[in-house]
Amino acid sequence: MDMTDSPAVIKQDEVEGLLLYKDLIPRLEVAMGKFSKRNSDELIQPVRTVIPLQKYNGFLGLMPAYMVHEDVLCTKMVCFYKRESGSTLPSTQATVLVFDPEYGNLKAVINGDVITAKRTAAVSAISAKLLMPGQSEVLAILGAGHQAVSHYQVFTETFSFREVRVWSPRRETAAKFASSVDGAVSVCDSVEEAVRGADVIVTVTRATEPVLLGKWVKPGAHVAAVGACRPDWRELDDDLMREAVVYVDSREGATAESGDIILSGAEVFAELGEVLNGNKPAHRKKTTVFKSLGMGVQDAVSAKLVFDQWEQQRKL
Ligand SMILES: NC(=O)C1=CN([C@@H]2O[C@H](COP(=O)(O)OP(=O)(O)OC[C@H]3O[C@@H](n4cnc5c(N)ncnc54)[C@H](O)[C@@H]3O)[C@@H](O)[C@H]2O)C=CC1
Ligand SMILES: O=C([O-])C1=[NH+]CCC1
Repeated sequence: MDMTDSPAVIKQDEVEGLLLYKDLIPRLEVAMGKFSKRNSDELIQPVRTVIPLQKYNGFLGLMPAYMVHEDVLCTKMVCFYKRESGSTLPSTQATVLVFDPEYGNLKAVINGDVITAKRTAAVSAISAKLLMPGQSEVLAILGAGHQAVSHYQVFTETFSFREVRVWSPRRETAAKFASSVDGAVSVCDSVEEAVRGADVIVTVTRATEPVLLGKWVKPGAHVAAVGACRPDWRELDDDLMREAVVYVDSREGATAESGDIILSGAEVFAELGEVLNGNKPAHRKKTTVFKSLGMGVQDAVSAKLVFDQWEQQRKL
């Protein structure tokens, strides 16, 4: 592409076809490992800048990242909102801008919604691969929106669960989710019913108060906690946060943004990247929480995959 060309515009349905979990997961593992080395000759990714949109109960997150050897420079811009439980408006909307790092020109504008859905779910699947108990049979998903769908897809593609359960504050939302996916899903009337005896619990809700209580969680279970991305928002209670071994994507991100970590006073044991690098153990036999906040480098990896394939297809 010439640097005077207009940027490519890559739409949601194109991203959907180009971003596959089998390609994404190994690349995310490498990127998170690199991130945890904190070597600015390899990767630069600050904690996201967040601007409150008070009037609309929302936030704009700016998430730049530069991967030096891969020569990927990009930033995601994501708006996310505190929505009423019954609202049908999306919780997040995102766009990814890809730049030529040598000249600074904009190469692509990529719809960020599929990237956000898939990379977040893929990272949760990586956490489960490392931390869930051996012989995990039951998966519980709390929340039934966009992230629930992508998490269902990657978790059922990557692992073999005997049973999948879903809960949402409105039963009809959970029922709609269950009938929209390929495969059997039990719709539960309460969080307790959904998570009792579950080996893996994914929390993908808009909750701002705890919905998952430690007393319901089976000892040794793994929780991938994806919602509650503000310092005063919660999905998990203090009991769970204090009893579990807590893993995060980025220590700085978690310390700045996670209400579950900040307000419970829980200690962060490790970043997933440290486990992937072999520098921290994966406590599979203990109850574990992976607190996900999302990182710019995860979007950078995804945007590169999408853009490289998009360019290849254009040359054919
Ligand atoms: N960690 C990360 O990297 C990312 C985190 N997120 C967060 O993940 C969460 C889910 O995102 P989406 O699936 O896109 O949202 P969504 O709006 O599509 O779905 C959210 C679901 O949460 C449930 N819900 C709604 N209000 C609730 C309440 N008060 N208590 C409990 N459950 C409630 C409903 O089942 C609803 O369908 C959001 O909190 C979002 O901010 C989103 C993107 C990336
Ligand atoms: O990483 C991400 O895109 C987000 N994290 C929380 C809301 C959106």
